[in-house]
Amino acid sequence: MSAEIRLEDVSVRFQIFGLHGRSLKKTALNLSTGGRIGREPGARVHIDALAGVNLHLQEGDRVALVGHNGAGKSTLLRTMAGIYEPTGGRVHVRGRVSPMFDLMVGINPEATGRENVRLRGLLLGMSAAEVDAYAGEISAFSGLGGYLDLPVKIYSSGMLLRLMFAVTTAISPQILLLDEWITAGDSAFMERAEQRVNGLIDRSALMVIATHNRVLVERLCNKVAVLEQGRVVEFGPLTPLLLDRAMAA
Ligand SMILES: Nc1ncnc2c1ncn2[C@@H]1O[C@H](COP(=O)(O)OP(=O)(O)OP(=O)(O)O)[C@@H](O)[C@H]1O
Repeated sequence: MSAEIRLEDVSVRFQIFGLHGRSLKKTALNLSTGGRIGREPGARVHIDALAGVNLHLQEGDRVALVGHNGAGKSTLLRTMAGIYEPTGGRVHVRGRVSPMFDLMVGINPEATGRENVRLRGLLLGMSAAEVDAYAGEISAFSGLGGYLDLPVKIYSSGMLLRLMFAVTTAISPQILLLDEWITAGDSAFMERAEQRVNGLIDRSALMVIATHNRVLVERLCNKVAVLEQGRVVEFGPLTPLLLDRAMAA
């Protein structure tokens, strides 16, 4: 089964609650970056984070989502992952989606490192047998030793990040959705982490990454989608010219 993502006229509108006062509303309505902010007469203020996105991604595509802060990159990733339900249009996905963001969501602080690894593995679509098969390797990569049998509430934030990174990158994804977090972290860890992310991308059939980093786009991607105020304004194979335009936009 080949991997595919098709978005047809997809819109995501957030209703804004608690924006009281005339001047605040007026300010919001006049912002020129981010999703378009609007209001129906007599109704609440809303933000169109995505507005009529059409995009067809296929097996072999390594797509960079680029655009200003607030252009809609994260919203698009979350919509592809099924985390957000579009308020308009249709999303068709063929293949198992592995979203690699919100690493820290869903952690059980009372459970041990090992138990959290198992939980996250299952959440990412691994079978119980797969989790068991990878458990040793994940533990070794995390470098946490005896801590793995202690509740994660006593971990430092760096320790927890390592553990979640280790399990999240152990899978063999069909459709891999990445946020720029993969470039965060301390440098010694990132060197080892980078190899692991490269392996993960190589094993995937289709990859989408939201990023502001030109070097990353050149290294990892073969296509670019440029977002502006919730719309895809350009999409095509990566060329120096397209990348120049995308980064200047
Ligand atoms: N949960 C939410 N509720 C209300 N508005 C939201 C929500 N999430 C995003 N938005 C708005 O939707 C628009 C798109 O946001 P999104 O996070 O997708 O942008 P982005 O391109 O990923 O930005 P960045 O590069 O800064 O991460 C922005 O105007 C943002 O304010």
